[in-house]
Amino acid sequence: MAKDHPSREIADALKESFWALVGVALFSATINFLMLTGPLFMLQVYDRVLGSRSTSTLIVLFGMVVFVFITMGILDFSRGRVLARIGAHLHDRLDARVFRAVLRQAEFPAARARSSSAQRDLAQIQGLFSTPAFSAVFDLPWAPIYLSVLFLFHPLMGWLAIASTVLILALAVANQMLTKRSQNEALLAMDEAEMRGASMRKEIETLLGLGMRQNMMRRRTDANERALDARMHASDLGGGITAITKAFRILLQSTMLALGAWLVLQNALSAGAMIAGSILLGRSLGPVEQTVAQWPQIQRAWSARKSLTALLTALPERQKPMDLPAPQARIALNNLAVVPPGGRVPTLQGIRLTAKAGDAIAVIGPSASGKSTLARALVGLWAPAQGDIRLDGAELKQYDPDQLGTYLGYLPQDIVLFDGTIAENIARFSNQADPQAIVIAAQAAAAHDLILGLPDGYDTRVTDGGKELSGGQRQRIGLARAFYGDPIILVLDEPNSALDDEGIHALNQAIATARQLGKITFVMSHRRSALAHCNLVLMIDSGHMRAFGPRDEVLVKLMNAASPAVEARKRAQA
Ligand SMILES: Nc1ncnc2c1ncn2[C@@H]1O[C@H](COP(=O)(O)OP(=O)(O)OP(=O)(O)O)[C@@H](O)[C@H]1O
Repeated sequence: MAKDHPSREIADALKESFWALVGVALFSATINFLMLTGPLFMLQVYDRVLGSRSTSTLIVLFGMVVFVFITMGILDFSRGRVLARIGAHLHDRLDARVFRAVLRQAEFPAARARSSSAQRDLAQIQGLFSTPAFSAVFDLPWAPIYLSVLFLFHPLMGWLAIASTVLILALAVANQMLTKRSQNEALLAMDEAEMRGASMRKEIETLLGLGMRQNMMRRRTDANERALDARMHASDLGGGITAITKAFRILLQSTMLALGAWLVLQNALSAGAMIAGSILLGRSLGPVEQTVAQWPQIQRAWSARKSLTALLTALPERQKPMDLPAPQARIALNNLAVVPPGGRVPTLQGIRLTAKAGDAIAVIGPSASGKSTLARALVGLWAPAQGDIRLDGAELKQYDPDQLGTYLGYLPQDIVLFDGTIAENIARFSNQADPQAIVIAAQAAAAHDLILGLPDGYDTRVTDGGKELSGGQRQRIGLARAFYGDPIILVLDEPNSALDDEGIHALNQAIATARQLGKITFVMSHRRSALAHCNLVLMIDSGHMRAFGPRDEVLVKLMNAASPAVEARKRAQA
């Protein structure tokens, strides 16, 4: 298989800020050039002002220094602002794309269980632009220029500065190597603790009801303690090396002063150059030190870039298919086999059927026979591993997924309502929701009266996935949501699992209405009551199609097939 080329989307988004980055580099060049003012001023004061004892020279020089430093301050401030905006632009350009990739990743059940770090990664890259770390990177190329000036003063001073830079870099590398593993361990354990905490908050009722709180607390605390231990380890090691670096740096500056003084005694240097040399050493080590201090952040942003690139490469933007005309209610499943995402074994295979406007198909079968798998395949969530599903002649993948969703009405087995009003939920949060269409959907789902009976009717707010409603209420509102927008195919996965007699009657009414309106309805169910208004039955068992056809024929066939087995069991019991 051809190897995917790594996504260039981050680099391309950054390229849009090319001229801003050039501006930052020019600002940095000017700032660093102006930084030479301090040592030069020192040199002039010692060698010129003190020698000539001229107050007016001092005043002129000082005036120039004040002007230069104010200019430098303004440039530095502007550079920070430009960099922050480059970061914000990058975030803005990639945010929606990254979130689409996160959502696609969540289509894989295994990935859904993990918390996605992609948005944190993007924020990490953006954050890098607003920290001193990024400015330090621009300042870094200037260190050799400061070093050259030191060489001009005296070669020994230049060599001492080079040795100092190498030593500081060596300490930084040692710090990095010693702490990297612990830092990674800490991050992983923190993620785990966070995930465990979040699932505990979400499922608090189960925890309390089953007396599991202490046990689950222990699991979360374990992960937290591991994170803390790893962080402490990294901080002990890193702290030690940072302290050594700091002491070493102060010692180096004094060493440079001592070297300068010795050179003055040898008549090889002026007193001004001695002081200026010490300041220049500080200046040349500054960006190196700052880069080293910010290194963890630079590194985090670098690995964030790597994992974001991996995500964007693995989940490229889907090409929008050509718009097809709205389909007619006609569906065909041709030798369909489905493998759950990330799985290897088909959980459904050899399904062949066709259905037309007004058909209602009851999909029956024991637990784990593949009914929900079929529901997911029918709404395009799980792609066929073999065969295909054709809606009005076109494979589901030939439709734009967002557009396809409007032709379909899906009632998943676990119904979740989103934060908002009941009306917004039924209208699928469309910003052009038509109140009349909402009421029509609710009436078709026989949920209108139920909704009117809620405290604020259609304006009743739900939070927490709709848990403030009863299971049956949620199911009927979910059904109204499936009916919204006049879909042509309805896929109702266990729509009656939480319904009472009145609810079941309402559901059957809804199926009858759907048939009259010319829709195709699939009803996955364990309960016989769901068969009442279906004209077709599909029986599946262990992922295989056992029977399909007109309801009464299939039921008779199933009863006949079951009776010899029943007789045999009766005989055995006798
Ligand atoms: N996300 C998944 N990844 C891997 N296997 C899965 C996944 N979802 C379901 N399965 C497997 O597919 C098989 C069929 O499951 P499915 O949920 O389709 O059955 P079902 O008939 O709807 O069951 P029930 O009536 O209990 O809801 C089961 O063996 C199940 O373990």
